[in-house]
Amino acid sequence: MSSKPRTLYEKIFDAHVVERRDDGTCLIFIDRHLVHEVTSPQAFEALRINARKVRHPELTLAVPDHNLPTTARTDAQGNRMPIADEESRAQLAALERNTHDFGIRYFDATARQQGIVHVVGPEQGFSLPGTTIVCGDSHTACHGGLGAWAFGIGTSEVEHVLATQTLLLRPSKTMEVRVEGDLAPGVTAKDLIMHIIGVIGTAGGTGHVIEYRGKVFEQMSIESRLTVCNMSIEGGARGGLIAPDETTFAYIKGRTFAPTADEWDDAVAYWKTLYSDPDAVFDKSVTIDAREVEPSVTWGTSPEDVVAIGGTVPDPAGFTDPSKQEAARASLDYMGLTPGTRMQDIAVQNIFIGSCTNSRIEDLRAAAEVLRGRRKHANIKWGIVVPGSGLVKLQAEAEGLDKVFTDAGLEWREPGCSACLGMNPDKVPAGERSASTSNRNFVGRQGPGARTHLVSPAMAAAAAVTGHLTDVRELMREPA
Ligand SMILES: CC(C)[C@H](C(=O)O)[C@@H](O)C(=O)O
Ligand code: SF4
Repeated sequence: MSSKPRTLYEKIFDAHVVERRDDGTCLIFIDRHLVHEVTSPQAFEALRINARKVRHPELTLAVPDHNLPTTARTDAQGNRMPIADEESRAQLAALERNTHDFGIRYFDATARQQGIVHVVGPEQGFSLPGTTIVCGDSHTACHGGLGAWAFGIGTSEVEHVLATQTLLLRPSKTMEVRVEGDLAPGVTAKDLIMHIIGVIGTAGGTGHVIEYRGKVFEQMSIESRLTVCNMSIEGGARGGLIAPDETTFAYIKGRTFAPTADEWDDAVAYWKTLYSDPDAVFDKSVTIDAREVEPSVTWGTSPEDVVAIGGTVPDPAGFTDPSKQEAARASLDYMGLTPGTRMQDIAVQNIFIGSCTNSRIEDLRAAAEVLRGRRKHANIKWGIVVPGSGLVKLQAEAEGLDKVFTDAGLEWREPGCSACLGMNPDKVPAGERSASTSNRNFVGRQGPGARTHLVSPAMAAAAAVTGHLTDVRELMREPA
C-alpha cells in the first residue's frame, strides 16, 4: 500500500505530532528553541511565578543580539563595556540571569560564538534538517534554508515552549515557489527573494509555508538558501524551506552541535527522505523565471515595493488597487521620492551591510569583492559592516576582508542586529537614506525618519563607492 504523497513540510509536521485533537489542532514537539533578549523576559518571569522549570534546557540556545551595541565589548583591561541605554541594559541583564537560573546554554556578549540568533543556529549545527525550530522572532524562517520547519512565535508561546517543549498548532497550507532557469551573473539570492516578494506581495504567503523549488536553489550555497528563507515572512508566509541535499549535509558536518560520528549516517539517511514527493500537491503554486531577475532595490516602505535597479520610482496612479495607490503615495512621501526618478539617480548617505539576511561570510566576501581597492564616495557619511557572529568576524579577518572594508572607509563592527532595526545605538539619521542589506524598509525601521533602500551586499558596496544606488554589474565591468 502506498501512502499519500506529501510535501516536505507535511513530512516534518507529521513526524512531530505528539497528539492530534478533534478540533484540528495538533500538539507539536519542538526540537530547537532559540532565545534572544527582546521576547524572552516575560516568558521566564512567568515560569518563575509559576515555579516551573525549562523542560528541555539542552534543546534551548540563547544569545543577545538586538540590543547589544556593535562597538567594542570590552575595554583594554578586558572589562565589559557598560550598556548606556537603560532598557537595553535591563533586557540584556535579564537574559543573562534567566539563562543562568534556568540552566540554558548562553553565548554572552564577549563569546566568539555570539551573534544574531539566526546566524548562530545554523553556524553551530544547532539548526538541523527536518527539525522544528522556533524563536520569539519573525525571521526564524531563515533556518528553513537547512530544510527545517522554522517559524517565529510570540512571547506567550516562548513561555509554552520553555515549559513543555511543545506548541499547539494548526497545520499551515503549503505553497510552492518554483524558480525556473538560472540567475544571470551579478544577480544574487537577495535579489531573487526580493523579486519573489515583489511578485507575490507581502500577503502572498499568508497562512502558508513556502517551499522554494528548482535548480537555482539546488545550486545555491547554504548561506544563500538562508538568505532566501529568511525573508519568507516578508512575503507573509509562516515559514519557508528548501529540501536538504548534499550541500546541506556538507555544511552541517563537523559543526559543534551536529550529529557526531556514530549518529551521522543515521541522521543523513533520514535527511535524505526529506523532500516533497513527486505527486505531492501544494495548496498554492507560483512560478518565477530566474532570467527575469535583476539586481533588486526597494523604493517604498514595504518589502514588496521592489524594482530592478535599472527601473524608476513608480507612479502610485499606476497601481490598480486603490489601497495600494494610497500606500504608495504615503511611501513616496515618507521616502521623499518623486515618480519617474531613476533608481540609479537616488543618492544615499548611509550604508549598512549586516542583519540575519546578509551577514554571513559569503555576504561579506561579495561586498568586499566590490570594495577591494576602492573608497567610499564623499556622499557617504556613515557606513558600517556588521558580521553576523563572532565566528563570521574571525573568518572575515582571517581572509583580510576587515581591511578591505576599513580601507574603503567603512567601519568594521562587533556582531549583532545593529542598524537592521533601531533598538541599539546604530541608527540612520532622520531624512537620510541608506542602502541596507537588511530585510525590512518599514517607516522608522532604521531610526525615526530614516529612509531605507533594501539591496544585496554587493549592491550596498556599489552604492558605497558611487554615493547613489548603482547597478553593481557596472562596477564589476570596470577595474577598481
Ligand atoms: C525584536 C523582534 C521581536 C523582531 C522580530 O520578531 O522580527 C525583530 O527581530 C525584527 O526583525 O523586527
Ligand atoms: S537582524 Fe534584523 S531581522 Fe534579523 S533578527 Fe535582528 S532585527 Fe530581526
